[in-house]
Amino acid sequence: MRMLVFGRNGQVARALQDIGGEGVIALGRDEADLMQAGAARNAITANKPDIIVNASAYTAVDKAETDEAAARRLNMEAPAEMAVAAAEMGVPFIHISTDYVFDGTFEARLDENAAINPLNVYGRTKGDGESAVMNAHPGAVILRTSWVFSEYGGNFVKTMLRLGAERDALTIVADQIGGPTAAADIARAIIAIAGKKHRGAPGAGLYHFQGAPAVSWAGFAEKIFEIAGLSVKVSHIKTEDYPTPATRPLYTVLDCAKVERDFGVAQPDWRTELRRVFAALEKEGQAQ
Ligand SMILES: NC(=O)C1=CN([C@@H]2O[C@H](COP(=O)(O)OP(=O)(O)OC[C@H]3O[C@@H](n4cnc5c(N)ncnc54)[C@H](OP(=O)(O)O)[C@@H]3O)[C@@H](O)[C@H]2O)C=CC1
Ligand SMILES: Cc1cn([C@H]2C[C@H](O)[C@@H](COP(=O)(O)OP(=O)(O)O[C@H]3O[C@@H](C)C(=O)[C@@H](O)[C@H]3O)O2)c(=O)[nH]c1=O
Repeated sequence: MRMLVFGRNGQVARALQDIGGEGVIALGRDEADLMQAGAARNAITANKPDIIVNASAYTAVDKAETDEAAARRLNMEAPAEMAVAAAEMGVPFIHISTDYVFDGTFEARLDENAAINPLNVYGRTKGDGESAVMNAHPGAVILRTSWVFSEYGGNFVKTMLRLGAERDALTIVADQIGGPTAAADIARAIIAIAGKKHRGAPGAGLYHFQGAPAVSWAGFAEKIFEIAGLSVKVSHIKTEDYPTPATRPLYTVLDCAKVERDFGVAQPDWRTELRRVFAALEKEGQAQ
């Protein structure tokens, strides 16, 4: 199975290359600059894949507030172009979306039928991307995930390890509750779904996939410091005491039953991968 992956250097794309092996053909912006209309389509036509995975995105949540055109291009227009090309070729398409499509005001697990209401440009462009992909390719799978971490790129775990090595106390928001999700777990989920779609499995549409147990950013930071053996005091603060350009949702705990039912993909415990990611960073001398 030839799996064409967009976003080569990103967290999920790198995990897909690590876990997926030879069948994964990953393209970076040097091979397909997704800011350019037609680049995605040309890459798909040239590579003749059996399945297409979009792991590229505009993920700088605060920067997106003042860079909406680029966020829209990467999070909506480029995925729509991929979906059109995939549908024309009759090839399955797997796209990744985010918990930030929700407003976080509903304090119960969110299933795939929950209404979206993004609070920021990133979430809005990702939500528009979901609709555009589904309209262009009704057989597509859209995996909504959250709080992605890995040994690669920039993420909350790496930020905490850097700050924790510099300071002995940090203030972290404790009223935003969600689910950290390891890029490696997302990659395994995508590979499992891809195999089934390639063999003609029927599942399509939105799917939630998030690590358990649910936790606040402050609770996540405490676990990171515990695993790293760093003694850092984490002061729990409210969102209003940590002003950021983009508003973030307060409660985005996702109900992940559908992806298990349709594709046999179980919800992972993020703490297992967090230990592995820390060990990998330590080995590279990047842990502190
Ligand atoms: N990070 C997170 O916490 C979460 C992410 N998601 C979603 O998961 C998916 C994967 O995220 P993640 O792996 O963290 O993303 P990253 O930010 O790690 O990677 C995104 C990739 O998109 C690529 N990209 C950006 N601009 C272009 C361009 N013009 N042409 C080609 N490629 C480009 C980047 O390339 P380059 O390396 O060259 O900049 C990068 O490799 C995305 O859909 C994201 O929205 C969902 C929930 C949480
Ligand atoms: C660094 C830092 C952050 N925070 C807060 C700010 C914010 O509310 C929260 C997380 O901050 P970050 O900016 O690292 O995370 P953020 O970029 O908001 O992460 C999001 O990225 C996109 C791509 C997604 O799709 C989401 O699922 C989510 O993972 O932690 C503190 O309270 N104290 C700190 O010292």
